[in-house]
Amino acid sequence: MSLRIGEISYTNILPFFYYLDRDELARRNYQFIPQVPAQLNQAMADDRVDIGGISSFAYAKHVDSFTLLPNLSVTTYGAVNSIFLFSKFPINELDGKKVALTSSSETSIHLLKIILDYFYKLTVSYNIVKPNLDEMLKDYDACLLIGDDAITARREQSPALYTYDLGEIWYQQTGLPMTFAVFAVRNETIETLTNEVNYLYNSFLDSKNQSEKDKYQPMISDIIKSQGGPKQFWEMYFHNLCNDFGPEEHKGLLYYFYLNKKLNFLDNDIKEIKVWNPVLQR
Ligand SMILES: C=C(O[C@@H]1C=C(C(=O)O)C=C[C@H]1O)C(=O)O
Repeated sequence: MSLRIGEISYTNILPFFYYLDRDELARRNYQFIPQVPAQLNQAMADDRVDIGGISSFAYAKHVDSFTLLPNLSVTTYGAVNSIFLFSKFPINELDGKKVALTSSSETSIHLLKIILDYFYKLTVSYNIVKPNLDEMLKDYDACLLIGDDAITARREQSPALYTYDLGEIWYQQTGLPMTFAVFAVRNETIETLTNEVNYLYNSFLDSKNQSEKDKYQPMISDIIKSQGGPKQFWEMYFHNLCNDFGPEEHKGLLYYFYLNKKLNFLDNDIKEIKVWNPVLQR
């Protein structure tokens, strides 16, 4: 049996994938399924993906079916630089306005609702649409983009737009980190493919550690070749992202889950985050 791996098709997830030995993984029959987070969340819920990066919000919806992998995440303590609200109005003037939400996300769309509805006490109407800044702003007063869509839009946006970084607002309001993506595995997969999961977990961890050790340099050179952008931006971007998932990150995520429950975006109360106990291969 082979392991089906969800690979978020955004640059932010690269440290975990850059140094994977893809030939060896192919030889062992592992398959990669590259997609945006919302699609991977659904694929994992539908048993079309076994393991990989998903939106942290999607984990909350499926706490009883998924288990998290320790020390892997896409987290920020402050600005994230790839999750932006682009707005025709200052944020506190969005009351009664229409906001378009990217169809690629689950964590950030709920984070934006927490920010606007709960922190800013605004009444806003939301619609989920395809991520395209110009199209979104034809019909809406503001729009949320994430990942590479947000990075490109930020580079090309009109200076007339107000731009807000959701990681930064969350940190100002709570003093806590925000974990956007977690690594999850379906519970049945842990039972049936324990060794395969363990091997992949160690490979993700090695890739993350090697990326940090190399200060992301070979990876950044490749990113610039494929999608451009200034080297200083990418260096700042990866240095700002935290890829750990320990007690402090759990605390931030539990508070995010708590607010989602309070605002009825989630049905279940999540009191603790359980992570798998892998066998480290050293
Ligand atoms: C940091 C980011 O986090 C992403 C945001 C996600 C979401 O909003 O659901 C999911 C996975 C992450 O890759 C980003 O896209 O820029």
